[in-house]
Amino acid sequence: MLPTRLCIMRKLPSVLARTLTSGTSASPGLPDMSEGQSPIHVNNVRSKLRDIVGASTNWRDHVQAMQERKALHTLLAKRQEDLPPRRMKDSYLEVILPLGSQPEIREKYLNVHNSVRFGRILEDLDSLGVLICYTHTKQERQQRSPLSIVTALVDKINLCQKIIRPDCDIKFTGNVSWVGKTSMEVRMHMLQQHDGDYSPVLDATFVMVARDPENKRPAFVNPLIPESPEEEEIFKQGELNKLKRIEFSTASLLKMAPTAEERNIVHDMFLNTLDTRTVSFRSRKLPPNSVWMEDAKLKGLQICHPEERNIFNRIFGGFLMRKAFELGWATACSYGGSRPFIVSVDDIMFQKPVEVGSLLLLSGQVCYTEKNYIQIRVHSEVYNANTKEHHTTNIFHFTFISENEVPQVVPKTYGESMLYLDGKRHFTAVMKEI
Ligand SMILES: CCCCCCCCCCCCCCCCCC(=O)SCCNC(=O)CCNC(=O)[C@H](O)C(C)(C)COP(=O)(O)OP(=O)(O)OC[C@H]1O[C@@H](n2cnc3c(N)ncnc32)[C@H](O)[C@@H]1OP(=O)(O)O
Repeated sequence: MLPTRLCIMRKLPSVLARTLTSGTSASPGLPDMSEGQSPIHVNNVRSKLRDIVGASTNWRDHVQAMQERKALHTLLAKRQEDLPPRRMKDSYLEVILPLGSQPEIREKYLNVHNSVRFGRILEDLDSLGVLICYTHTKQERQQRSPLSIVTALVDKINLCQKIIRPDCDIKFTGNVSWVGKTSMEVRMHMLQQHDGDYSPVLDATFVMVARDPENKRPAFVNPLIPESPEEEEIFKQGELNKLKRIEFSTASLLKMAPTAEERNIVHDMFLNTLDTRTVSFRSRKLPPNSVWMEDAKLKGLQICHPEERNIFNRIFGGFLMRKAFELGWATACSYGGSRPFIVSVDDIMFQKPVEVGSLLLLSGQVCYTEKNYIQIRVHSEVYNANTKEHHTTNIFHFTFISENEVPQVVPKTYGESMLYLDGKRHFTAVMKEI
């Protein structure tokens, strides 16, 4: 039996939990939109973004549009202190996805199980995160923003509903919660209406980075001033998140040997796969109810057409997430043999932009399993057919829960063992949060 709620509510600060369940404003201390502006329709988020940066609506005009953006260089601040500070409520936005009240928009969001496609939600979150950052950095007298704001990281998305209904209105809320010199942390919440009340579906934390008009160098963003003890706490958490990320990446298995405890896990698994009839390191035998890691993957290819570009004429981050999520879901589905449900997304790093026209190779791998849980890693890289070079652009981590208990995934090589341990680390971090 699956838990109906995989929720993080008990871990939320009480004030946030209160606002989330109240069905009104979702960010602590921030105004209810009903006091002032009305929520933005989801379809207007992207058009607003296009207007803010002056993006071309036709691919044939994209070079000229980029050329025009070059002139905005003069509007960039030389120092962060030259920019006026902002409050959390200055960037607070609410967006409505009216799946209930406007059934005509359901089709795009619908999956075959008659629930909402999570990949579409990832796209909406990405666009909203960027719009929130443009709201934070908005200068009254500037018609166009000189900043190119890109997604650097999806720190985490934790879900508390297993199923997102396709026939009830959805509300997204969010604001900038922490600011560095050129980077901004954005916290977003998604709620769905049931019987007149909004209840929480997920919480998301993204990090966006501001770049110059040509998206070549970092650019300063407005400082953020917390206004209450609650906001101080949120800001401090943003600072802690940054430190935690540095710590996690310093201890990466690509840089450091596994811990003693992890080495024991790997060795025990190795011993468990030795064939007891032959005294040899080479003859390996799959234990019962297990699958070799090399047999637990799926691959995909995406040609990156202009249609999938973002406002900076690179491939839209939300599209990359949707594609990676769907491959991850398919990998979990074929592995577990039943419908998997997403529990958490964490630590998606956007290492390099993906150019329009790229061949994008995606590789989904089951890297860790525990009871009904399947931890998936999707690696994406672009392949340059002329130079024959491969470059990693993203690594995605997804945690799924399956309807039934799944077989144990077993590494055979040292490289696979490191993937296994990395998956276990991600899984453990996710379980601590939910
Ligand atoms: C019909 C009409 C059509 C018209 C257009 C149609 C479009 C419609 C559809 C789309 C519409 C909506 C689009 C909205 C835009 C969405 C956004 C994207 O897609 S974006 C696409 C997807 N995204 C991409 O493509 C991005 C690809 N990645 C990159 O370009 C780079 O890795 C980078 C810029 C993110 C960082 O470059 P790097 O040289 O390493 O940077 P530096 O060392 O200089 O540090 C600068 C700051 O960044 C921080 N920081 C850095 N990394 C991280 C991290 N992992 N974690 C946290 N923080 C990080 C670092 O701490 C520092 O902060 P601070 O101390 O100053 O505060």
